[in-house]
Amino acid sequence: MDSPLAVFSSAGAGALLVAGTLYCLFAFLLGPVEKNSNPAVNLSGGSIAAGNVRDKYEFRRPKETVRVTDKVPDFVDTFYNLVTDIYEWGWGQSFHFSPPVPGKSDGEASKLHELMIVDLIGARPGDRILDVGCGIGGPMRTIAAHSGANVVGITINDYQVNRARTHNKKAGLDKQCDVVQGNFLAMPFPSNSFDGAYSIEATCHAPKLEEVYAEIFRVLKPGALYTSYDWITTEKYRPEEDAEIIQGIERGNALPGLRSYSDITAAAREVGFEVVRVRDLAREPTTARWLEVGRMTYWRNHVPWWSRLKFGRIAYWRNHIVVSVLAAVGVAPKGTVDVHEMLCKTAEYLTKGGEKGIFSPMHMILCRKPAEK
Ligand SMILES: C=C(CC[C@@H](C)[C@H]1CC[C@H]2C3=CC[C@H]4[C@H](C)[C@@H](O)CC[C@]4(C)[C@H]3CC[C@]12C)C(C)C
Ligand SMILES: C[S@@+](CC[C@H](N)C(=O)[O-])C[C@H]1O[C@@H](n2cnc3c(N)ncnc32)[C@H](O)[C@@H]1O
Repeated sequence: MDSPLAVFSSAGAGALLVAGTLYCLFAFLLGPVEKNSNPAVNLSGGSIAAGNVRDKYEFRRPKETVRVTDKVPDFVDTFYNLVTDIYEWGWGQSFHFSPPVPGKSDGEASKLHELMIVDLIGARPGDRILDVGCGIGGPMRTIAAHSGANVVGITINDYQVNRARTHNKKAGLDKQCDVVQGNFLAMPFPSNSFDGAYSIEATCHAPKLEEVYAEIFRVLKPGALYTSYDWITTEKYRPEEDAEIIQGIERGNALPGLRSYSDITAAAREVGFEVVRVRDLAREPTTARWLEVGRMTYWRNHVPWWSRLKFGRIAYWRNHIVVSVLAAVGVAPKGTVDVHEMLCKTAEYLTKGGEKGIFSPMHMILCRKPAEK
C-alpha cells in the first residue's frame, strides 16, 4: 500500500498539474498579445461608463459613414472609447499595420516600421517631435527610446491619454514622452515649435486633409520634416465595383471617407509643404529586396500587411468566446460583443481591400516645411 506521504504527494502533483494547465489556459485566453499590455478582464468602454457602452454603440452604427465634418472628432472619440481596450488586448500598443519582415515577430516588424520614421525625419537626441494622433503611444515610445528625441503626442481620446501616460511611466520614458488630449485640427501648440513631426494611420480620420496638414505645417519649425503613413485608395480602385469594400473599411474604422493616393500629395502642396518623397509601403515587390532609407537598410518581402489579419481567424473565435463570456458575467460592459463583432467584419473588409490591391494603410509621404529665406 502507498504510504500516506506518497498518496499526498501524487495528489499534490496532480492538483499542481491541473492548476498549472488551468493557469496556462487562462493566460492564453485572457492574456494580451503584447507583454505588459491589457488583459481581457480589463476590457472597458474607455471613458464611457460601462452601463452606457451599448447605447453609445447603437449611436455609432449608422448605415452611412459620418460625413458631417464638425461632428467627426466627437464620433472618432466615441469610437476609440469603444475599441481602445480591444485593440490593445488583441493587437498591442501600436495601433497600425506594418509590412511583415522575415524572421521577425509581428511586434518586431511593427517596431521596424516605426523606426523608419526616425530616419525619415532625422530625429536626433533633444529634438522636440510631434506625434499626430498618438493612440496609446506604442510608436512614440519606440521612437523616443531609439532616437533620444522628446516626443509629444496628441490624441482626441482622453482614455488613450491615460493609457499612454501609464505605459510611458512603466517604460521609464515619461520624461521623454508627453501626451495631450486635443483635436489635431486645432492643436494647442505654438507655431514653429517642433523639430519634426509624424503621423501613423491617424490623419485618415480628418474630414479634410488640408486642415490637419495646415496645423502640422504651422507648428513645425522652418526646414523641419513631417512624415505620414496614411490610409488611401490606390489607382486600382473602381467605385462601381469596389464601393462596398471601401465603405465597409470606412464604417468599421470611423473614417469620414477614404482619400485617393493622389489627394495626399495635393493636400501637402496646398498647405505649403515641399514634397520630398512619396511611396506606398504596402506595394508588393515581385522579389524580396532591401529598401534603403537614410542610414538604415530594411528588409522587405512579399508577405503582405493583411496576412496578420488573415492568420488571426482562430484567434478571433477565441477572442469572441472570451468577450462573450466576460460580457455575460458582467466583467466586460454589455455592448463589447457588438463592438468585437464589428471589428471581425472590419478585418474582413480590410483583407479584401488588401487582396484586391484597391486599398493601402501605409501610403508614406515625406514633406518639408520650407526653410525661411
Ligand atoms: C488605423 C486604424 C486601426 C488599424 C488597426 C490597428 C485595427 C483595424 C482593425 C482592427 C482589428 C480587427 C479585428 C480585431 C479582432 C476581431 C479582435 O479579436 C482583436 C483585435 C483585432 C485584431 C483588431 C485590432 C486592431 C485593428 C487591426 C483605423 C481605426 C484608422
Ligand atoms: C489608428 S489610431 C493610430 C494611433 C497611433 N498613431 C499608433 O500608430 O499607434 C488613430 C489615432 O488618431 C487619433 N485621432 C483621430 N482623430 C483625431 C483628432 N481630430 N484629433 C486628435 N487625434 C485624433 C485617435 O484618437 C487615435 O489615437
